[in-house]
Amino acid sequence: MADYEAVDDVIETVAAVAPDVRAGLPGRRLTEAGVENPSGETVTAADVHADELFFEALGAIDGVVEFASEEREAAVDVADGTAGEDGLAVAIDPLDGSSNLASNNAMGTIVGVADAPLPAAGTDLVAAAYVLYGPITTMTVAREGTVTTYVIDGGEMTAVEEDVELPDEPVVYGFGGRVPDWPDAFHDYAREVESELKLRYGGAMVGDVNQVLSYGGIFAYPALDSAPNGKLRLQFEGAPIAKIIEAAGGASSDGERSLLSVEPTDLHQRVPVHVGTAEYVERLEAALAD
Ligand SMILES: O=P(O)(O)OC[C@H]1O[C@](O)(COP(=O)(O)O)[C@@H](O)[C@@H]1O
Ligand SMILES: [Mg+2]
Ligand SMILES: [Mg+2]
Repeated sequence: MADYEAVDDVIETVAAVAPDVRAGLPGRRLTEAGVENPSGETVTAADVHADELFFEALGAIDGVVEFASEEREAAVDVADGTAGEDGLAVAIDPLDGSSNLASNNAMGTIVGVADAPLPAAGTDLVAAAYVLYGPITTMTVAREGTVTTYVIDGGEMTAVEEDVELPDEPVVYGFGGRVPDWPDAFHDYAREVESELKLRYGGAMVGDVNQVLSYGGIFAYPALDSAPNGKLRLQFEGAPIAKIIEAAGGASSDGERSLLSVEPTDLHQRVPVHVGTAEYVERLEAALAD
């Protein structure tokens, strides 16, 4: 049996490491690491530094047996045993939106904790969290069906909002990808949404999703004509964020089904991501089905 008390250790460890990630950003601001990650993207020195900090800290937790990161080709066995039977698996996007470092805009960290080997289904997530490195550092955690937001100060977590729910009256939307690359059905849906909601797009999923969680609305990085699975990764971005948004009363979709129901086939598989107020996600699925 997995040790579910280790879930608390994972969350507390992410909070403890987040200030070190943040402190490491200024010196790595404009430095590329000179390598590509498994998704074929340019890696910054800040991505590598964050990955190393989280690997060392999370991999050392008793009860964590498997660690995977957007920046590593394969999952690493950090202890003997099988995730789900002997311990937990942790999947992490160490620095989300790292291209925002050059322009000094928001970035985040995304973590999923699964009681199954990786790649795991969203339904195998026992907890998910994201850190937002904004003007202040916050962490939003979904656990046991509820969402809590904490302020992180000196590595300590202080709850500032419990039972976080998406507001009833949606206000904002943010859609990634170039407009000419959007499939026609998504394009038509976007035209409707932009007549109803305000555009908020910052180029870091965590920042954009946190606006949707704060104000209500929808975030999407949809399927593109040039990339039918979109840009974002199921293990490191789509599923953990879906877990949080669904626990906050919202919905998620790959265009047809909840992101938590997407079959995991590959550690770095990409998936179209749509998350937010349930009504907008339902309308999106209807629009894509037409
Ligand atoms: O630059 P684009 O195409 O708008 O893409 C932005 C998206 O890419 C990402 O930056 C990808 O995440 P990483 O920075 O972790 O690779 C998301 O945070 C964001 O939603
Ligand atoms: Mg990311
Ligand atoms: Mg990243």
